[in-house]
Amino acid sequence: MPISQGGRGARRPAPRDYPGADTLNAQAHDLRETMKTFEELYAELAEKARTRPAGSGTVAALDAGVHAIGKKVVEEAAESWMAAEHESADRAAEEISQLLYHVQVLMLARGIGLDEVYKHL
Ligand SMILES: N=c1c2ncn([C@@H]3O[C@H](COP(=O)(O)OP(=O)(O)OP(=O)(O)O)[C@@H](O)[C@H]3O)c2ncn1[C@@H]1O[C@H](COP(=O)(O)O)[C@@H](O)[C@H]1O
Repeated sequence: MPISQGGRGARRPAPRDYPGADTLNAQAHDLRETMKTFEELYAELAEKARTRPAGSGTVAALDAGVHAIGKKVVEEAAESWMAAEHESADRAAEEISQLLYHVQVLMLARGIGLDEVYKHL
């Protein structure tokens, strides 16, 4: 039976009922294990800023300062725009994730907490 068979009463495939299902289920599991929320990323970056581990790109960016971080925000914003207009949704999502990262670094550089941003939303 084809995987997608539209119409009322069509049988939905069981989660494991198609070729490659085991691989996809394993990948989804791995993604859930490594994925983080906006809040979790901020907490991680704040901890990096506090402990300054060697090799951290975040520490290097914070040391470079607000001006350099701001340029990265603008760069990633432009890349997000271009990807959204000319590339796949997945590529756009990747660029947007980088934009969010650099926005958080900018927040940390200025000592701005999540709540201070959220209160304006
Ligand atoms: N989510 C991110 C993240 N998104 C983007 N970036 C940085 O932003 C850059 C954006 O990529 P580009 O495609 O613009 O690459 P690029 O222009 O060649 O990058 P640069 O030359 O400017 O470094 C990446 O190379 C990373 O340096 C990130 N760096 C770190 N994180 C996460 O932040 C956490 C802390 O990271 P560290 O501080 O490095 O330990 C970890 O969970 C990381 O996964």
